[in-house]
Amino acid sequence: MSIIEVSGLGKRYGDHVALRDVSFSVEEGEIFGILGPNGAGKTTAVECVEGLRRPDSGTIRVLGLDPAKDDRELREVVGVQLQQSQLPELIKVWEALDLYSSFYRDPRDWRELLEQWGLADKRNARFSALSGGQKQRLFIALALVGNPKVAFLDELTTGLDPQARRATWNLISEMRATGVTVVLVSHFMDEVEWLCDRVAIFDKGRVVALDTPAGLVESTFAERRLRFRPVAGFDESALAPLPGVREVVRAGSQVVVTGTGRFADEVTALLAREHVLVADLRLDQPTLDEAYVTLTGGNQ
Ligand SMILES: Nc1ncnc2c1ncn2[C@@H]1O[C@H](COP(=O)(O)OP(=O)(O)OP(=O)(O)O)[C@@H](O)[C@H]1O
Repeated sequence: MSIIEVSGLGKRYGDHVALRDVSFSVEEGEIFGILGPNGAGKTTAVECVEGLRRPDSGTIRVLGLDPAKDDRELREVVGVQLQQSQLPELIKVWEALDLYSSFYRDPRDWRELLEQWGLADKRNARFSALSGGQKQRLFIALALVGNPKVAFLDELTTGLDPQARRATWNLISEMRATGVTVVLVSHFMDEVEWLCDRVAIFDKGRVVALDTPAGLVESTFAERRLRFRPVAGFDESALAPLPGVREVVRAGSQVVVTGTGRFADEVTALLAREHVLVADLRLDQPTLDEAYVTLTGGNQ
């Protein structure tokens, strides 16, 4: 079931078109990534869905609610990660959770969240005394205190060390396991690849691709290359008729086969059948990083 449906969204700031005809849907229980270069329109789109900005055109439904009209009901079902500047420096961890839980009709017990997010021993610490990772965990706990169906997380792990990032990723995965749908705005390819079920790539106000991380890589790089060095004499022209093989080139002692689909399986099966010994067999493995750069023209 779609929990968020966005269709034909448009938004201008004066002459600047920030969103043009943006459509996507988010399924219940998934972690949905929004990725794109600076200024691509990610925050604008997410803030329209959260009801914080009004789009000029298009329709948005979040659990059947229209963010422009059903503002109060919407606030009961979505959780939004705060930005650093939105908490007073001197507030204590428990006070922040207690305060935010008072905003909701059916809040979660914030003591549970303290435990779950590893903040129990920081209960009486002031916000300003927390480490970057602890602040981030507090922001996520605050996004969850209203017992939301959908949580919006933005720049989740910016500024965290590698261990704290991993720990945060594990907690987000656990969050999905409890049935919360997550929309994650990120600049980090490894984060998106690790966490997200599907990803929308934004560029210049449009959604330029939407798929699973693996699907994005596959559709961007339909052709792949298999390389190897035959140990003894081998006539590589035998590979050309195999299904999926587009091109076979000999480069010195190396044979490079370009193809699509399961061509690599076909090539290795033929080599095995013909008892051809090879060295340095390697299938080029494109990454989401490369797909992203290709799709957005490298505008980081
Ligand atoms: N309130 C505003 N008034 C005028 N222009 C704005 C406003 N908010 C955003 N913009 C412009 O709209 C475009 C999209 O901005 P947005 O913040 O949605 O992008 P983003 O993809 O979230 O970028 P970033 O990754 O840098 O956060 C940018 O060119 C930005 O300068």
